[in-house]
Amino acid sequence: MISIVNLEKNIKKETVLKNINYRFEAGKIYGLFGKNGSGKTMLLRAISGLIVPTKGKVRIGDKTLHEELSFPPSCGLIIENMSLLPQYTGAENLAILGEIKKAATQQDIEHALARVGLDPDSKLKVKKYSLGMKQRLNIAQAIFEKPEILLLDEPTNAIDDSGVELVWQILREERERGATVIVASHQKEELLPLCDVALTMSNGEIKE
Ligand SMILES: Nc1ncnc2c1ncn2[C@@H]1O[C@H](COP(=O)(O)OP(=O)(O)OP(=O)(O)O)[C@@H](O)[C@H]1O
Repeated sequence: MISIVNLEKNIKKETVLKNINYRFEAGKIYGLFGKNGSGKTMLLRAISGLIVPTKGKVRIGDKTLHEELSFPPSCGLIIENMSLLPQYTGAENLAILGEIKKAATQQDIEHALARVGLDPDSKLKVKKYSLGMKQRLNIAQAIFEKPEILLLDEPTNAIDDSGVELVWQILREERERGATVIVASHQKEELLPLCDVALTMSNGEIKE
């Protein structure tokens, strides 16, 4: 479970997250909607430990980020400007990332690639991937270690219609597995039917 308590983030003179109090539960899909600049990415960054709050805290289970934990211990993430290793294949990218935690097997890697519609045996290096293929690989890297928390910022960016269906299916499966799934998206109409909870952000504030 993720608890956000009186969270505020100021960058320079701007308040980008404002007095956020919310609890995210396991086994649910949370849709995060709102205009450009409303704070969706910032909230995902705060939960992932990538920014330090100006006030308040984020608790992952019974531990507080930046006090007892630097990052959520079991968290898959897609956030803008992610980097993949261009000189390696998709499967090699996952294998290299997987070395850090050693939580995933070769079978987990192949399964994650297949789930996003990439060929696990492909010898194509990521530098030759299209934008949509890179995004599919980003999704595969977020899910391959079966994280308890999944934070996805615009996961369907650059993905074609058949791929988008795969993404929605993956969200359902991850929820079924018991993950807490938080998805920021502008595809509100398509995502809304999948969501257990729809949250709207406006000027750094959150509303259910
Ligand atoms: N690196 C940064 N430095 C300063 N301000 C930033 C930075 N990144 C974001 N902001 C500001 O934080 C606020 C929230 O931005 P955020 O990226 O969270 O919006 P968003 O809801 O994800 O928007 P989008 O729909 O465009 O992805 C905006 O006012 C933005 O200008």
